[in-house]
Amino acid sequence: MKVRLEGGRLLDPTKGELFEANVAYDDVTGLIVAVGDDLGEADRVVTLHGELILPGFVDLHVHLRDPGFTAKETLATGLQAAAAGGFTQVACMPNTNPPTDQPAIVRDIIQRGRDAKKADVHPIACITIGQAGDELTDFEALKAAGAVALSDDGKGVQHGARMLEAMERAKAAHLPVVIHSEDETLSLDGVIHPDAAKRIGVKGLLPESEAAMIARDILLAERTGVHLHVCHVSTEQSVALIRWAKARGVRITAEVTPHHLLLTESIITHDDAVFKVNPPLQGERDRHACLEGFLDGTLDIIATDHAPHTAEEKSRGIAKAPFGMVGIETVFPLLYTYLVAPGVVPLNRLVDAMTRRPTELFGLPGGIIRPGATADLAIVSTDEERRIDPERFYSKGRNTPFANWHAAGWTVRTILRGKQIFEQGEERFE
Ligand SMILES: NC(=O)N[C@@H](CC(=O)O)C(=O)O
Ligand SMILES: [Zn+2]
Ligand SMILES: [Zn+2]
Repeated sequence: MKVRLEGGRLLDPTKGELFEANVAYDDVTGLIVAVGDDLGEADRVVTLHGELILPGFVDLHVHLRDPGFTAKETLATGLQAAAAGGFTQVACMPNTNPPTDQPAIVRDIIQRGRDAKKADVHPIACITIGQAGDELTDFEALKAAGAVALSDDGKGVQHGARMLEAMERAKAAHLPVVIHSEDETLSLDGVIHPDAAKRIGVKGLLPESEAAMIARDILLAERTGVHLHVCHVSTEQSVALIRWAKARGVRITAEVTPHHLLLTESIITHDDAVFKVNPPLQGERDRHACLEGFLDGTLDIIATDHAPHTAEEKSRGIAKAPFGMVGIETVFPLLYTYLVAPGVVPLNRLVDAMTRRPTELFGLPGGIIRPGATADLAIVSTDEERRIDPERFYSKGRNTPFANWHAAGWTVRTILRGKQIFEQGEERFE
């Protein structure tokens, strides 16, 4: 069946301008058939009222907690939350239970992800068995099972020679190495930025622990030629190192999260673990450097690091609660409202960093609207401003620091390969 979207607005990715145009796609082939004014016959017409028709969003860093931690999230609830946020493709981290260190686990996630009929899921497999930082997993077999990258996210590989060996093998297997950069001999058991830690009376986490590890891995990536992708960059020094590595021609890419672009440690005025995340919220100089790095492309993409936890876990206080914030349902509205609308970030930079650029990094489908491309679309309303209410999340996780913030830019409909996978107001999975 041929479907035509009428009355929406498209974004010219190079000029950055919005223009009115119709989009026709085929829900059988799953492809876009035409873009323009007069698109001929359609079996079904969907009338829009000036909403943005964007490529479906792509998040290379989410935690779906399944298998093993399904009180926090399941594949079904996480992928529904993703679709609700306008996402059509997500890559999920392997810190599950068991961790994603075997091909069978990769295949199981892909299969059950498909069964949810929401966003597509692409597993990232462990670098080391059990994420224990020691014995390497079987990269070739994990890739054959469908893994798109390798990471020990949550910890990182502390042993330098082990990481070197991992990069050599990952290069041979044509898989990106995705790093959670934290030198644990520096971060120790710190929990938040040292300035905030002093106010609250908990242990500080040394911000330098991030850049220290990034520096090591840049050097190893230069030696091996592997594609190194740096997770959740949060400090000024990290941005500077990545900029330097890019100038040297090292094959390095990086991501920044919405919370590190919008928040600093100064928001932590009382002991509430909703603000506890790894890497921590940093200082204003760091936030500003991340923003600059995002604008000049040093930080290639936006990733949410969606990290759901239960209310009980997050009620234990900053010292004891687990690190992590949810983000997949609010990332576009927040960045649109607080960075694009005030003119800090151009709309096409934000959209590119959430669509085309991430598909390019991991070789995923989608990311572009043109005839012949996959019909992966997010239809976004920029008119309706709404208060962020965690109780309305599709995710099981309610742990957002942005509760009660007001934002516009909500996804009203998400389309994956020509099939609708989300419509505003739909019922939530359990
Ligand atoms: N970011 C976090 O604070 N937490 C993540 C782990 C991680 O991304 O390092 C989690 O799995 O909860
Ligand atoms: Zn991490
Ligand atoms: Zn993570």
